Amino acid sequence: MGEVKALGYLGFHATDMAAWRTWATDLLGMQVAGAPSEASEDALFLRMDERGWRLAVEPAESDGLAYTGWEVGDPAALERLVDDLAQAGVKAVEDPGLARRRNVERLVRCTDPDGNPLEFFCGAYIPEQPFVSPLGVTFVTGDFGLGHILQNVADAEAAKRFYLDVLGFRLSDIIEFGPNKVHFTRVNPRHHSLAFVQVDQPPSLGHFMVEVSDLDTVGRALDRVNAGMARLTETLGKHTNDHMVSFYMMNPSGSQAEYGCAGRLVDETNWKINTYSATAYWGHKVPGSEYSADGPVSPRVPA
Ligand SMILES: Cc1ccc(O)c(O)c1CC[C@@H]1C(=O)CC[C@]2(C)C(=O)CC[C@@H]12
Ligand SMILES: [Fe+2]
Repeated sequence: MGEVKALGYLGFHATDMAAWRTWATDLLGMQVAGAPSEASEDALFLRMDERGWRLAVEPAESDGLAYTGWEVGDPAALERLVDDLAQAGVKAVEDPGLARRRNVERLVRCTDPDGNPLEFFCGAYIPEQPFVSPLGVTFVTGDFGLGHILQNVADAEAAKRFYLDVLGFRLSDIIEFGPNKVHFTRVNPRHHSLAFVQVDQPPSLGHFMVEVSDLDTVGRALDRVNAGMARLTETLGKHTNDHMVSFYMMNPSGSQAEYGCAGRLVDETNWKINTYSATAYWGHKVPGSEYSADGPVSPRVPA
């Protein structure tokens, strides 16, 4: 248990590769990377830091999240993880060919309770060439991984059993708003690397989040969104639980992306699992709904 150390990489399927390239580089500030030598040549690889790549985008008939790469420390951890999964009745198989395509040393794959392809890996490749953002953006990655994802799941109890009980992800907190109950789980000091919420629709990626170094970088990206480079889906706001200041937009694969800064870290020694009743202290409104037609809205008071 507890072998997963970080959200290492994400793979997407895309019907519009050109849109992905422009959005990731000119809006987010990611750098187009050279593809791993054994990877398919029509895929797009994106860098956010010293890693050879953090996001991969492959042309496909339909849009969506293709795979999630969870990172472990070393081969022994990978083997312990395979045992943990086997004990829980989940078959995980080592795939050396896939490891070469992802440019990692070792890779094991399985699926989660919703059938989402998961890849557990160690030994990511770090090229000699430094990361150079085309926009001068610094992403907050390193030990905290590339960011986080929110998955819309079919069965929250099944997700809890798999991610908390089998994989050892730690619950950071819960947010209940309306009929929704969102679980936020971590694998390192980043407040969450995986959040999940049960929905009545087919399981899907809700959003992925990348964190940048400062508020000005978030604000400048928001200017580019407002200038038409993407569709804004939630206005700038600050989350109750992880204190991140962020906005949401559509990504070119049909789900959302959150772009934020200043998320707080979890200190394991005194963390307490809270349940929040609101997602934001301020902001994070659906664009156009910032102002109520019914007069003044009483502000939510932080607990
Ligand atoms: C509540 C919250 C805290 C920290 C986060 O990083 C985070 O993404 C969220 C989620 C916010 C919110 C949600 O919970 C349900 C689905 C929502 C409304 C969206 O469609 C975008 C933002 C999502
Ligand atoms: Fe988020």
